[in-house]
Amino acid sequence: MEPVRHPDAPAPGELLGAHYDGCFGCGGGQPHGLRLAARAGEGVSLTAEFTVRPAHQGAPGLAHGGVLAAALDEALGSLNWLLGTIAVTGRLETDFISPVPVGATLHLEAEVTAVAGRKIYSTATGRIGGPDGPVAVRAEALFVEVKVDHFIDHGREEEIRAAMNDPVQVRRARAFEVNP
Ligand SMILES: CCCCCCCCCCCCCC(=O)SCCNC(=O)CCNC(=O)[C@H](O)C(C)(C)COP(=O)(O)OP(=O)(O)OC[C@H]1O[C@@H](n2cnc3c(N)ncnc32)[C@H](O)[C@@H]1OP(=O)(O)O
Repeated sequence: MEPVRHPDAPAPGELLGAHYDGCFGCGGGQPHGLRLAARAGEGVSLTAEFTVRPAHQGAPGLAHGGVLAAALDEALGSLNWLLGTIAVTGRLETDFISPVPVGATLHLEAEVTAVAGRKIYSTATGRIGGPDGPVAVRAEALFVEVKVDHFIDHGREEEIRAAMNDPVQVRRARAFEVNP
């Protein structure tokens, strides 16, 4: 099925903000985190940027592949804001096309291509040298829709309790749900 943009989704051009301050991909509370900033696009798409810092190296002066996969995963996961759904990565297939140096900004574009029941299919590319630069990485993903209980049941109690006692976090979690 064609993906449907949620009526309350942020308008094209709007920043999505972090879904959790402690998130390695988008939170401000992780010193070495990616701090990926995603902006809503048209339909169920978005753009995002991530600048590679020295803490993200694999080989000297180059981004670690797992970090690049994490950036793609975060951009793809952020699409769920636009669907009004909570979903987790079930499958992530990544192509590493060219090395990404420290200091480079990865310009990401992600979009949902199809939705089938709880399954959300999406694709993303990361370009370097500018938003129209060559594609350095790309990914195809399957996200699976879950209830908030997924996190409550599986997360460590300490962090779950803190998140549930934080009204900002509870509001962010609800923002994902079509029927909170
Ligand atoms: C207040 C508290 C805070 C709350 C914060 C909220 C906001 C936070 C947002 C945070 C976001 C953070 C994001 C992150 O950090 S995501 C972090 C990384 N991901 C995970 O931790 C997910 C771990 N995996 C699972 O939990 C389960 O396996 C899931 C939930 C994914 C599925 O297990 P479940 O038992 O539920 O479902 P099912 O097994 O019946 O599968 C359903 C369908 O999917 C198909 N399928 C599944 N896997 C694959 C695969 N690999 N390839 C191909 N297909 C696959 C499957 O065949 C089936 O298809 P069909 O038979 O129906 O056709």
